[in-house]
This record gives sequence, C-alpha cells and structure tokens, in this order.
Amino acid sequence: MAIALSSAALSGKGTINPLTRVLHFDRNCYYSSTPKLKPIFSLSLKRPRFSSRAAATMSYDKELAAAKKACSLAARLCQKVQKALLQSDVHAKSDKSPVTVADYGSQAVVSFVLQKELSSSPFSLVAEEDSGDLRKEDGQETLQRITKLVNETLANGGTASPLSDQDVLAAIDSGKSEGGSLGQHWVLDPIDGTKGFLRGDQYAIALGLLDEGKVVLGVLACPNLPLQSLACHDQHTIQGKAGCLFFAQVGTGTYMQSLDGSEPRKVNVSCTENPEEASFFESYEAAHSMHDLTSLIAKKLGVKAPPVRIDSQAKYGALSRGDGAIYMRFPHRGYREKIWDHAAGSVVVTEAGGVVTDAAGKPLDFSRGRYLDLDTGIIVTNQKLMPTLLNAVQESLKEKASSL
Ligand SMILES: Nc1ncnc2c1ncn2[C@@H]1O[C@H](COP(=O)(O)O)[C@@H](OP(=O)(O)O)[C@H]1O
Ligand SMILES: [Mg+2]
Ligand SMILES: [Mg+2]
Ligand SMILES: [Mg+2]
Repeated sequence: MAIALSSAALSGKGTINPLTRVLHFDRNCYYSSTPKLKPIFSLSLKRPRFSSRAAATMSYDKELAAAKKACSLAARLCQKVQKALLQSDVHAKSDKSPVTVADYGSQAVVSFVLQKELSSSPFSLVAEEDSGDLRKEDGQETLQRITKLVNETLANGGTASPLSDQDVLAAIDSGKSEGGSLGQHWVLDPIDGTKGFLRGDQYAIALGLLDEGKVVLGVLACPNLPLQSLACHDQHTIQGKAGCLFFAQVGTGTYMQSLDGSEPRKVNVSCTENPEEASFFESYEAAHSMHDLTSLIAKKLGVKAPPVRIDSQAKYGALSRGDGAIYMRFPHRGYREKIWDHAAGSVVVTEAGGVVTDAAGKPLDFSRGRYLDLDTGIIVTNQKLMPTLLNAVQESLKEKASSL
C-alpha cells in the first residue's frame, strides 16, 4: 500500500520535481558475467563445494529472496520519507533530517529482515551508516522517529514484531563488518544517491552479497526509475509508472520487476558495437565524477548523444536493461570508492552481459575491506565496446595529464 501511495505521489502534479520521472546516472563495477565454475563455498557457513553451474547458481536462492524482500520494504520506507520531504515547504537541501531518518531507517529494515529471514546463518553486514549520532543526547528525537518509521514499515510488510530504539540501534550497527575475502558478507548502501533523494530525483537501495570476496548476488531497488526505457526519451518528459527492482545472482542473469511486484523479466545490456550510437551515463553531481574528462572521452569515441546524468546505482540498473551503453565514473583526486557504492550494481550489469573495470581495465576487487582500491575511475559497457572505450579512456587520461 505504501508503494501504491508513493507511486501516486510520483505521478501527481506538483508534488515532485519532474526530473524524478527520468534521470541521471551513476556507478560502476566489474565482473565477469561468466558463471564461476570454481568451487563456491564459505568457510564460515560451511557451504558445500559445488562443481557445476546449476549447483552453484542454485545456492543463493534463499539469500536472494531475503534480499529482495528487505530492499522492497526499505524502498517503501524511503518513498514515504521522500514524499513527506517533497510535500513539505522545507527547502530540501537545508533540511538534512529527513534524509538521515531514511538512511538509518532503510539500513535498520534491511539488516533486520535479512537476519530474520536467514536466522540459521552467520550474519555479517558491511553498510554505510552507523548509529554514533543517534546515541548522542540530541539524537534521541531522531531515533524515535526512525523506530516509528521502521515499525510501521515492518508491520505493513507483514512482520509484526515491534522493535525498540535499542533494537533499531543494534540493527544499524550490525553493519560495521569490515568484509574481506573470507566467508560471506552482505554489502549495503541504504540510500545511494542521497543528493538525488533530496532533490526528488533518482536514488537506490543497493544490496549485494560477497562470497569469498566476489559479488554473488545483487539487488537494486530504484523507486523513481521509470519502468519504461530511458533510451529515446527525453528524460524530463518521460511518462508512466516508476519503481524498478533489479536483481542478479551469479550465473543466472539479471532480472527486473516493478517494485510493486510484476512478473520479473530478463534484461540485457545494449549490444551496440558502434560508439557513435552509444549514449552514456554519469553522475548528476560533477563533484562525484569529472564531467570534463568524460566529455573528452565521449568526443574521442564519437558518441553523439549528450550524457545522461542521474544519481545513484540506478545507472547500473538502467545500463543493465540497455537504456544506454556506457557508464563512466572519474572521481576527483583523493576520493576512495566504497564497496557499497558498486557491489550490487556491478553484478546487476555483469549478469546482464556487461563488463565493469577500473580505468586500467582491471576488475573491481571487493575483497579488500570497505574500500575499493582502484586505478583512477570506473568504466562500464558491453563486452564488444569495452576495448574501444578503454583505449579512449587511457588516451584521454594521458592527454589530461600532459596538459596539467
Ligand atoms: N567526491 C566524491 N567523489 C565520488 N563519489 C562521491 C564523492 N562524494 C560522495 N560520493 C559518493 O557518490 C555516491 C553517489 O553517487 P552518484 O554520484 O553516482 O549518485 C554517494 O553515495 P551516497 O549517496 O550513498 O552517500 C557517495 O558515496
Ligand atoms: Mg552511495
Ligand atoms: Mg548512501
Ligand atoms: Mg552517504
């Protein structure tokens, strides 16, 4: 019901920035879309060794079902908060509290649902938020708001076990894991694209699962992403229903369904080989990625279409269904990418036939803790276009360096 209300709000006149309906883009990662034939097992979970694709791909079904449930519920919570935020007279950017409430609330819901649904397994979560500020004296009112929101969301989702403030703090803080290359770790960005969320634009609830350092499943809930393709549509005028849930499990492909529960359909990245026909996604925020550099690369490639700029890992989702063919992300010097900004998106794209690498062409390594250590930037496209893109990226980086 919360989703229905929120969808109505999104299509209602004047309640939301029209940009919401369409987009901007963001986020990358790597991965081979080839199913892993090497044994998949977890020391911590004593997962049995599998030697066939079928066995390997069957093994995360339970985790995937729990992840989809958790992200769908968290999306309802975020939609409720964004609706209230956009309907209020408060200038979005000057009032940070709604976003804080939604970030924490989403993290608590995902953490709680995963632990409840997978209660027989050890639980490790690497997540963006922690409860430090909520434990301070001036955080008490916010904490109470979050607890209320979390309990309403869980009750609407059929999970009737009211949580106390302390339960909510504990659920948030279970996201303190350091991840790593051993065993299984969930990786969560409870709201990716916070700036987009505040603007009424794109954001995503992004949840991945690492097993032995590899992303083996990913779920992206994108409440404001239109179900219709962004390709060939002016992003500011696209009409129709919004709210997409992308999910991928290693070796089984990527699927998309509506957030309110339509039949999933398999999606694939664009198969274009001609860069002139390709369109590319990048961050809406110039502070998150160097737009001058991506423009140079696009020019070198001969890309004719202007960049599609949207917030969050919704970029990975849109790319996985072929809305555009390329995603480039070049943070400014000194920025360290976090694993939760790319884990879910990377597997969603690679399972749809795409490739995600750093600017040196190396796969992203999610096994080294909370950060990704990578060369310069992240690039994403289909397998045929990748060599051409990589060339253009490396030439452009050299030109940029020599002009400094
Ligand atoms: N200076 C910077 N350079 C690159 N990424 C940054 C950044 N500052 C913040 N980010 C990350 O960019 C993410 C949003 O990406 P995008 O630009 O694709 O929407 C943010 O996620 P959160 O919104 O979860 O904090 C944050 O982790
Ligand atoms: Mg993020
Ligand atoms: Mg976030
Ligand atoms: Mg953040």
